Amino acid sequence: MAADHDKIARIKEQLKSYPDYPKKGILFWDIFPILQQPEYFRMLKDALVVEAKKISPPVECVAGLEARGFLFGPLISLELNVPFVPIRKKGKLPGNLLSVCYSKEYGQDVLEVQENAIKPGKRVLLVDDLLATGGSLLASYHLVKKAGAQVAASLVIIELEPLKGRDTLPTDVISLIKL
Ligand SMILES: O=P(O)(O)OC[C@H]1O[C@H](OP(=O)(O)OP(=O)(O)O)[C@H](O)[C@@H]1O
Ligand SMILES: Nc1ncnc2[nH]cnc12
Repeated sequence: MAADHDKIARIKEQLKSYPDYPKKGILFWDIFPILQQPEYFRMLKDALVVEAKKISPPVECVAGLEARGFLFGPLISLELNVPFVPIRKKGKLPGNLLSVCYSKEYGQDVLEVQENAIKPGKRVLLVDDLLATGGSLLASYHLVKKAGAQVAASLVIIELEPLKGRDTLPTDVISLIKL
């Protein structure tokens, strides 16, 4: 247990923060320094997979949020041996789509998923890099519900606790690093 906390603390030390990006007043947390160091990237992937495997009943599908949820969602889905489904910003996916509008920490957008990608009744794990206001994960929750499936949990690397995104979400939230 202590080893896990130790590893998370070491991963946390790799994050870099940028004041006033992308807008004045936002402190932006950059996860890419972790990915630039394979030792830490692997440690982080393993920590996410451990959390995903603890979820009971088991996860049957992983849905990753564009863009940074695409870095980890597919890795987790392979380890769980379940399908990966992308949730994308408006206008990026072909075919019939389900759509939801939402607000996030620094703007508004639309998220979409392909109509038949998430099978009705399945237990879906939502994956993203960071939870701020919760707008992106809440919109994704509604997409999963529109598909007739259920959200097993939301899994993020970083949770910005003062923004209380967790309180807006009707799902369990698992976060590795609380800032
Ligand atoms: O909890 P929220 O307030 O919704 O904010 C969190 C979201 O914001 C960031 O993505 P962003 O929409 O900036 O997109 P990007 O990953 O494409 O840069 C982040 O990766 C989350 O998806
Ligand atoms: N402060 C932040 N840093 C990085 N990504 C974010 N997405 C929303 N808020 C963010």
